Amino acid sequence: MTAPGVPAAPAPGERTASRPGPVAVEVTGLCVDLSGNRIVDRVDLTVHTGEWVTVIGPNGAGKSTLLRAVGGLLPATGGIALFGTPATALRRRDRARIVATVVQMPAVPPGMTVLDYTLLGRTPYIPPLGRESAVDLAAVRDVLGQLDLGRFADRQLATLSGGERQRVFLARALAQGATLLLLDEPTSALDIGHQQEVLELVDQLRRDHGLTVLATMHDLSLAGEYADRMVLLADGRVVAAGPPQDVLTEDLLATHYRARVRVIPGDHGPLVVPVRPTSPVQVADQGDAVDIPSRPGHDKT
Ligand SMILES: Nc1ncnc2c1ncn2[C@@H]1O[C@H](COP(=O)(O)OP(=O)(O)OP(=O)(O)O)[C@@H](O)[C@H]1O
Repeated sequence: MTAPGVPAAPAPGERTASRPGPVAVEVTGLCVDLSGNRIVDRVDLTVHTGEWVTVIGPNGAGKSTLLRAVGGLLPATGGIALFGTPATALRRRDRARIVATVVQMPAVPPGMTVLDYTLLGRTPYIPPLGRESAVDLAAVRDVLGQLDLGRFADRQLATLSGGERQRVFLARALAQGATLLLLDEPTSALDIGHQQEVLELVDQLRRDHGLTVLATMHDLSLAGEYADRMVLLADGRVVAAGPPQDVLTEDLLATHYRARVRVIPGDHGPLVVPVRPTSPVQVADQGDAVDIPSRPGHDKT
């Protein structure tokens, strides 16, 4: 799965931050304007080969837009280089062999089975007007098996549950055999067991095949457990970046999410625990602040 010229990933448990590999993604001064609004604002971001970087930030911060721009799905200004080559210089087919993007809500072609949808990931390897080969089919069946989806191969994608479908979207990306995986909220619809399974699988691919991962995630504890580094985005700008313990701090999360949390040390990264306020919360209501009193019998003060 490793592309030519891309060195092997670090050994299991080894954190890349201390000994970074060659640069996989170099984003410089990236701006994205949508409908006349600046959504991503002069973002600089470097991801090294074999590294896992997760972008976090409150709703509307610009995480998905940033990821889509890096994946070539949105026009942007500034620089994006993938494995040392400016993204604009890559032909579409070559880019598809390097980068696989899982967006939040991919379009699902009507009537398509899980097998056929996942086979779309093999498109960069199938000659124009050609058919998939036995190798393509084997790659797809392998990925479906790894994601516990083998029994769904002949089912119509539209009939799957939200979580099953989300795993199929990931399967298509993994079947692509790309070196760089861009994952926008890859576990948002998954139960806690499948969240762990999927993230462990991606991490294993990172370790064994040198996969580079750039993800967005809202579950901050999970994000901190898997990322080598994190980037906190707010209003389209990078407001903090570094190892999880530097980004997942109570102060930063209070400032940028307006969240009240406790951050406690975990085995693989900080764990972020929401803490219910003990006094009435102030909620902005069309410019006016209103007090929400505690429910009778639930007054913690
Ligand atoms: N096509 C568009 N035209 C105008 N504004 C857009 C467009 N697409 C996205 N936006 C706006 O850009 C901002 C950033 O959106 P984006 O989806 O990147 O945020 P996000 O950080 O991924 O949010 P979330 O956590 O809610 O998924 C939002 O305010 C959104 O409404």
